[in-house]
Amino acid sequence: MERQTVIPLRERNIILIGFMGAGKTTIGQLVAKKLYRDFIDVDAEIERRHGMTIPEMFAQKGEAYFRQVERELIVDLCTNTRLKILSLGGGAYLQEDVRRACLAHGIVFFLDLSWEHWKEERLPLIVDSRPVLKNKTLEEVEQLFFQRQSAYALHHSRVIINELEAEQAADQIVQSIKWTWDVYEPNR
Ligand SMILES: Nc1ncnc2c1ncn2[C@@H]1O[C@H](COP(=O)(O)OP(=O)(O)O)[C@@H](O)[C@H]1O
Ligand SMILES: O=C(O)C1=C[C@@H](OP(=O)(O)O)[C@@H](O)[C@H](O)C1
Ligand SMILES: [Mg+2]
Repeated sequence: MERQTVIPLRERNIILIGFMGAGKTTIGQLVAKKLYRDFIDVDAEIERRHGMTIPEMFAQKGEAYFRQVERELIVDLCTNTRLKILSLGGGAYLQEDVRRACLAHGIVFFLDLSWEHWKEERLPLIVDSRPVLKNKTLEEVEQLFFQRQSAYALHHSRVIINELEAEQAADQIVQSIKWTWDVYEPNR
């Protein structure tokens, strides 16, 4: 049987999940700075490794190819790295292998935002840069938003970010993670 090493909580990657535009990239960067850790944005890492933007990859290689690349990278990062802050793309966590790797090896924070807040405040900021939103009606996007919630429900911790600025959300995550470390690993 394969031996599984248990990673101490303090060394586990902190992984941010949630719908596109929730703030995973922005907040992940801030959390990394506050904890003096390296930050990896999975989308940016894919763009760097493949020499193309995510919209270009969707257009030239198709979504299925992007999903495979995304899955393999996340499973690799979860299995082979520690002490990182990882921000996932909003669709990554729909893949079971991704969920399993994140939950087994990392500490998963769900950035939770209501549909109303998202529609009013975030949609205008991201509508032109996310290929998944292309050619969809608002009703279709709303359906996608709610379809994805059952996957995001599988997390270790949740931050409701409706009224929070990115700095405040990052502070909450840092506070919560430090509390967890102190309670479960007080002598490390
Ligand atoms: N807490 C926040 N309040 C207001 N705007 C935010 C907040 N977090 C992120 N944003 C803005 O929302 C947009 C999407 O943020 P981003 O970090 O790229 O989200 P994601 O990585 O989840 O898609 C950006 O324009 C960013 O500046
Ligand atoms: O939700 C999705 O399917 C996607 C979200 C994007 O990341 P963000 O969640 O950081 O916007 C990016 O991975 C890609 O455009 C697909
Ligand atoms: Mg992002």
